[in-house]
Amino acid sequence: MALLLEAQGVVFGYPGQPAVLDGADLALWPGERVCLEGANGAGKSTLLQILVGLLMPRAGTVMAFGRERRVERDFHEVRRRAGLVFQDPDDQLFCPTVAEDIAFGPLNMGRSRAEVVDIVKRTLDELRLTDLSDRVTHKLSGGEKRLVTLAAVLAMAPDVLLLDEPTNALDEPTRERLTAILTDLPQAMIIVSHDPLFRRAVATRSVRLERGRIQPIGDGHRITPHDARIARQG
Ligand SMILES: Nc1ncnc2c1ncn2[C@@H]1O[C@H](COP(=O)(O)OP(=O)(O)OP(=O)(O)O)[C@@H](O)[C@H]1O
Repeated sequence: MALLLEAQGVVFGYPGQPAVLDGADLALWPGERVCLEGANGAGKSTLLQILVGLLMPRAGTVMAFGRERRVERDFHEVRRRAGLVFQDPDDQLFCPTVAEDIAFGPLNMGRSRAEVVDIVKRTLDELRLTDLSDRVTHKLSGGEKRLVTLAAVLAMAPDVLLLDEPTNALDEPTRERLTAILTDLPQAMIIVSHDPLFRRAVATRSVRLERGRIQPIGDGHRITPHDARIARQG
């Protein structure tokens, strides 16, 4: 089974600040939904950004889809195959309408107009968001924006998903809807979440970022091939 993403001993600090990540190890295997928790400011969003090359670590290694990734051009393919859903939907949605926001990614990837019309329709249908298609994006509610952001990322058919606090500001029915959507998706995912109920419903494994390092948590910790390999290495 092929490892999808892995941070190995990642060290990172913002300029002029102490290291926020200090030897962080996190791996994502096919079929996993790994929930990442940790205090505010622990470095969870930072770690997601490092995995897709939006930030470069001071030390350590990032592996993605079978290869080590070091420089910006190594990450072009990673960002195509790993869809990052940002913490703030307003960082990700910038087109006049919902349909245009969802079309943007596939058009940018070179898909034809006809294909994109089909992708937008199918993606909206699958997430039961068809009614929002012609709505003005910046006038959507916070919960609607979150679902549209997920749709915009899924329209690019990523192999893995990285979701940064996807249940933030969602009401109970919308959170349940998102839980059902995510557990039905075939993609492996890393989900940053402060929400214990959501984590319990969605995670196949949970980890915590603390003092710059990743610790396993909860009874739900499932032995992965990665853990088995580490155990074999003693
Ligand atoms: N662009 C930046 N420049 C300087 N410092 C930053 C920057 N982005 C984040 N930080 C700081 O780095 C630390 C880690 O931030 P990060 O957003 O990764 O934490 P987080 O665990 O995702 O937090 P939260 O749960 O509050 O979203 C915080 O102290 C934050 O203030």
